[in-house]
Amino acid sequence: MVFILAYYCFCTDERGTFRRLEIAPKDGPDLCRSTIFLRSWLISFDFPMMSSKEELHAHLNGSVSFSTIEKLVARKPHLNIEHGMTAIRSGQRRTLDECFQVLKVIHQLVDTEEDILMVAKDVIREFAADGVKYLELRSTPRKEKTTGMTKRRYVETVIEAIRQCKNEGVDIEVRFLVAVDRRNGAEVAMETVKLAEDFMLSTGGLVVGLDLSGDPTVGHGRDLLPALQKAKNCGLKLSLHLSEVPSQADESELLLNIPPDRIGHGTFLHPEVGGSQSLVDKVRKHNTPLELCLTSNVKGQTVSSYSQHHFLYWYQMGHPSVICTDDKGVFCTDLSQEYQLAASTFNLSQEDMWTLSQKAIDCTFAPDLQQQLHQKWLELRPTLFQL
Ligand SMILES: CC(C)=CCNc1ncnc2c1ncn2[C@@H]1O[C@H](COP(=O)(O)O)[C@@H](O)[C@H]1O
Ligand SMILES: [Zn+2]
Repeated sequence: MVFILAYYCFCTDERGTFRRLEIAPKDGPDLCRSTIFLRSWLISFDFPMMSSKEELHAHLNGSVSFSTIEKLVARKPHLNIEHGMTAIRSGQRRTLDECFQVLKVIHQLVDTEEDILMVAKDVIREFAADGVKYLELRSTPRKEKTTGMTKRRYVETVIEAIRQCKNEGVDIEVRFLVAVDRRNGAEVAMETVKLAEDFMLSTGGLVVGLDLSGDPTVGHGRDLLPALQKAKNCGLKLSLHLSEVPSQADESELLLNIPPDRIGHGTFLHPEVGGSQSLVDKVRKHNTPLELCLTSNVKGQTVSSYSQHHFLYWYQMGHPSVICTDDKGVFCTDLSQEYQLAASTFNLSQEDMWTLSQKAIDCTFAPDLQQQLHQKWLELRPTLFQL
C-alpha cells in the first residue's frame, strides 16, 4: 500500500507547482488497476481543478482500459490475447510501427456491435470518472465481414453509446468525430466524409467533425485533399494529425492551407525539429489549436523525453495548446496524469493548469456548449484556490 501511495503521490511547492514525489519502477495490470482507483481518490482530495477538464483527442479503440480488455478477452478466449499485447506500460517504449500493431490487436477484440457499444460506454464513463466534463471521441468506421458489422452500424452504435450514457446521467458531454484512416486512400476517405455528413445532419449535433489519422508513414495527404475540403465545405470541423513524423513537412504545408480547425500532435512543425518557420507562420496565422499528447509521443518515441516535448515551444509562444491523451488504454494513462506530467515537467502552477483547461473550452467543436462550460469552470474555480 505504501508503495502504491508513493507511486502516485504529488505535492505542490510554494508556487503551487505540481511535484511528483516518486515513480514506480514497473506496473503490472493489477497494480495499474488499483493505482487508477487510488490516484482518482488522491486527485479528488489534492487537485480539485483536475475535476474540470476537456479531452479533445481520444481514439476510441486506443482508449480501451485494462478492465474492458479483460471483458473482451473473456468474450473471445480463442484469440489468446494477453494484456501485454494491448498496452505499453510505464517505462516501456515502442516504435510508432509497434504502436500501430497494438491497435490491430485491439481491433481483433472489438469486432461486433456489442463490443463497440460496451467499449464506447466504458470509455465515456472512465473519462467522466477522471473529471472530464467534455469529451470528443474519434473513431474509424469499420466493416467486419465475419460479424456482419457495417460502417454505418459502427457509427450508429457509438452514437447509441453516447445517448445511453447521457440517459444514465453520466456527468459528461460527448461529441463524435468520424475518422479517416489515411492508409485506406482517397476513395474510402470520400465515402467516410459522406457518412460523416449524413450523421452530422441526423444526430442533432453529436457528430461534429472529421479526424485524419492512421500511420503517418503511409500515403500522402495530397490524395486526401478533395475529401478533406469537401468535409470542411459541408460544415464538419477538421482535426488533422499533422507532422507526427519528420518526413511530413510538404504534406503539412499543403493541408495547412485548407485550413484545419485543430492539429493533432504537430510534433515536427517548428524549425528546431526540422519543420519550418513557414509552417509555424501558417499555424499562427489561423490561430489553429494543437492537441498535445505527452505520454503518447514519448512512449511512441517521436519525442525523446518529456522535457523535449514540443508543448513548451507552443506554450511559451502563447499559442492555443490542449493537453490530450491520444490512446489512454494503449499508453496506460489518463487526462489527469497528462496534466500532472505537463505541470511537473514544465514547472506549471495550479493557476497555469487551470488556465490551460479553461482556454481549451474555446478549442472545442461544440460552440453551443462553450458558454455552459465556461460557467461550469467559473463555478469550480473557487474550490481550487481555497486549498
Ligand atoms: C498507438 C499509436 C499508434 C499512437 C500514435 N498516434 C496515432 N497516430 C495516428 N493515428 C492514430 C494514433 N493513435 C491512434 N490512431 C488511429 O486511431 C485508430 C484506432 O482507433 P479507432 O479504431 O479509430 O477507434 C488507429 O487505427 C489509427 O488510425
Ligand atoms: Zn491521435
